[in-house]
Amino acid sequence: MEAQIFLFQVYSNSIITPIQKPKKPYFISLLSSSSPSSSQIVKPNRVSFKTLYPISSQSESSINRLRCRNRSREVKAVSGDIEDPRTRVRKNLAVFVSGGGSNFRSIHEAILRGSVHGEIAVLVTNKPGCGGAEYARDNNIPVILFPKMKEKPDSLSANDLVTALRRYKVDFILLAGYLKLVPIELVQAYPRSILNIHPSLLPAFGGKGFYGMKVHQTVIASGARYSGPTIHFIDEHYDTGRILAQRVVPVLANDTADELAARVLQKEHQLYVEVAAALCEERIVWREDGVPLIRNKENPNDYS
Ligand SMILES: Nc1nc2c(c(=O)[nH]1)N[C@@H](CN(C=O)c1ccc(C(=O)N[C@@H](CCC(=O)O)C(=O)O)cc1)CN2
Ligand SMILES: NCC(=O)N[C@@H]1O[C@H](COP(=O)([O-])[O-])[C@@H](O)[C@H]1O
Repeated sequence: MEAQIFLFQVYSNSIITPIQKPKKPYFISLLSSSSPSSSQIVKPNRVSFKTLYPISSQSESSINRLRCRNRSREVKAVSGDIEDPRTRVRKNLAVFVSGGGSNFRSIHEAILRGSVHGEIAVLVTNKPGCGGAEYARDNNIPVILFPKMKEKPDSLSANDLVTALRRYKVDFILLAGYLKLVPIELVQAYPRSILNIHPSLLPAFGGKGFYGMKVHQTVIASGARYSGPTIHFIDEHYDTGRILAQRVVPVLANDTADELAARVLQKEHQLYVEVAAALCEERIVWREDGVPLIRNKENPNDYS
């Protein structure tokens, strides 16, 4: 009922706030992933979150770094020093869940302890009674029901959801155990801004039908010796978007699916917090070939 009341409020007051297209900065092709020294400027075919300019004739410490700010902010050049991420406007996150929401909870707890400089503006779920939705309500985080449920024909359409997320000034969307296909309208409305966590080393063991315990059961049955979480940007298909980060865990000879799932989930919680922190601190850079990288917080010349 609560979710239903909220839906009415959002829908009746929805205002489409046009996203200001950021100026198209140049971005760099990292020919060697460890250092931007052997670099060249290439014309971007898509805007990147973060822009590095090639080293000028001076030493590395004089690297000009152009921070491509997100949507509502100007492009600003800083030279050499790294701004304190805490002085930046915090990013607004939307989290999508369908189940227990332990990844959602670990990200929220990281925000509360100051490890992630963002805010969870809204939770989206197709299961209003799930554990993630319950945690959101207990923590005064608005909950939106999507997609439509058969018994609730007046819930949001894809375009209504885009409007609602714009209203919350959402910068990035984090899927965390969300079991429905995100529609193309949302994927196109949030380019290079929607992440998903999957409990295997993609591209293996992914795609339609591969979710939850099915993934771990298939990994064990395959004889694979390693598994682990993958975080990727999404496209309009299941699990085929650009991989951003992975962690590896061993698959033991006598593992049950539950034991493997627990080992992977522990790594998921760590990895999603690291990725959310990098996202909110604008430490994501896009290589010329379209592969996203995370710039190391302590050493800006290191990428992973
Ligand atoms: N546009 C995208 N949407 C979603 C993606 C994505 O990569 N692109 N990832 C999924 C999450 N996911 C794997 O990480 C995933 C979730 C669900 C399924 C699946 O087969 N779902 C079933 C329905 C299950 C249900 O309703 O209980 C199905 O579609 O038949 C596969 C992969 C989130 N969305
Ligand atoms: N293919 C999607 C998929 O299987 N996602 C998986 O669902 C679980 C959600 O747990 P949580 O609700 O406790 O975060 C996580 O293990 C996540 O990788």
